[in-house]
Amino acid sequence: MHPHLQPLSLPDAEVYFAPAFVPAPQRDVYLERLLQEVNWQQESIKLFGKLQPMPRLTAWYGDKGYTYSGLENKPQPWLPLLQELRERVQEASGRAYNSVLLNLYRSGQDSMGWHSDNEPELGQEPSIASLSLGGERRFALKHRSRKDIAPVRIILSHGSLLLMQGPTQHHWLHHIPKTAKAVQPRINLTFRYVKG
Ligand SMILES: O=C(O)CCC(=O)C(=O)O
Ligand SMILES: [Fe+2]
Repeated sequence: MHPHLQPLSLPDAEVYFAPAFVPAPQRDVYLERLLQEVNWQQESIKLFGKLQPMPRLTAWYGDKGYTYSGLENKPQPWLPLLQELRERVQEASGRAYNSVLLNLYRSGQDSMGWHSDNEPELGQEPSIASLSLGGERRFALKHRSRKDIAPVRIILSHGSLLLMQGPTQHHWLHHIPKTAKAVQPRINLTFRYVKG
């Protein structure tokens, strides 16, 4: 494991965080290139029976199809830049990933609701490596059943890597809340291994 990946002490979870995994100025180059090169899409989700635009743009690259938020995702073939990032992240975690979901939070009004990444295609104890570039956003984790454990907040800084594995998805939910602060656009890449 990468020496900068520090374990967080959370019960029923295995979470590591490296606030400056991709150093300056390289992280700025990655951010600009991803904004340009990724085929960003505005997808919709069904909320209370109504189709609504997702509060962020998304893109899905990888080797295999996968259902996410009830949507059938057809992956696009890897871009060289995404391959490069995948290799860096795999080297750090010691795990293999065959897919990446990208999220673009255009402003503080873009967000992601409480969820866990527990789709059956990800297997029992998935390793999910989450790379953040651009504007800093708050990320929170909350335990599904233990109300005595306070939610945990992490500032996902530009160039940071968050690794969630072991029983984390089973016991904890996570989200990215909206913020009223003026924030720069943020890109998040979550590398996953989809079984097929
Ligand atoms: O933007 C983030 O940091 C969270 C992304 C996430 O949880 C997901 O894509 O499943
Ligand atoms: Fe997630």
